[in-house]
Amino acid sequence: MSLLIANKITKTYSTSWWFRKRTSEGKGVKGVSFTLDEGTCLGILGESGAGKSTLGRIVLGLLPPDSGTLTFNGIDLYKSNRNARKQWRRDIQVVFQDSYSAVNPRMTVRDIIAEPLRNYERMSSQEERSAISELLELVGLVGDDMSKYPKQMSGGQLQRVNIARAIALKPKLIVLDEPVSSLDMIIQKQILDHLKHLKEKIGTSYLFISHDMSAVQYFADHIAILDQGSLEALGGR
Ligand SMILES: Nc1ncnc2c1ncn2[C@@H]1O[C@H](COP(=O)(O)OP(=O)(O)OP(=O)(O)O)[C@@H](O)[C@H]1O
Repeated sequence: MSLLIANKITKTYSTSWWFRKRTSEGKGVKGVSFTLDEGTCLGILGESGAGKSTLGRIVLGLLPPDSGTLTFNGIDLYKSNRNARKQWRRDIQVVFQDSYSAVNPRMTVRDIIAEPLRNYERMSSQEERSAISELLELVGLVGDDMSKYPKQMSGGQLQRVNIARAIALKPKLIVLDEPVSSLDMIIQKQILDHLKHLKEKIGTSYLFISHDMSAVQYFADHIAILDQGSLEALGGR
């Protein structure tokens, strides 16, 4: 079943040049269409400036497109009501490239992972503790890591914390925006293997955005190439 359908999505940026009083159009994305099925991973491959982050932000609800529709679970997201938007924020989570800037350095691992749980669930302190312990184990860390601060962790460990936070609410879809690009090769593979395992275990779908052909080929079920804002399917495996 289709989980996410993008239909002819276009977003252009206008840049005002104050002194010349002139407006030029930035690239963004042009007429992008794709379908992402439940339980699968669609890899979006593109060079720097191709429009990958623009597309990711549109899917996350952070950037309304100029035209086109984005349908998630049968609902036209940018035309939906407040309740549907709240559910959208819960059902679609994100993991960004830079694990350190994605977290508050003054928060412990427990507080980082607990944030979405505290926003959306009512849990006692004991329930929260055991939920976080379970999440840490799911991503290959241990319960004792919950008292650590980001600076006490490696980039790979902290990216696992970000993944634990992203899966805490069992989202239907996770946008992975260059999630392993800043990690070394061995850690990249470990993290991708963990994400694959989570896909099987909790049935999450992924939109995997990357410039790295080998990572996308290794991880994604279907691949599309984003080139200067236009998307073309490459096929699947
Ligand atoms: N806020 C903005 N204002 C004007 N132009 C923008 C803005 N954000 C992005 N762009 C332009 O839109 C195009 C796509 O940018 P985007 O960040 O989506 O690309 P990307 O594929 O994610 O690149 P990278 O991999 O380098 O992050 C680029 O030409 C960029 O300069």
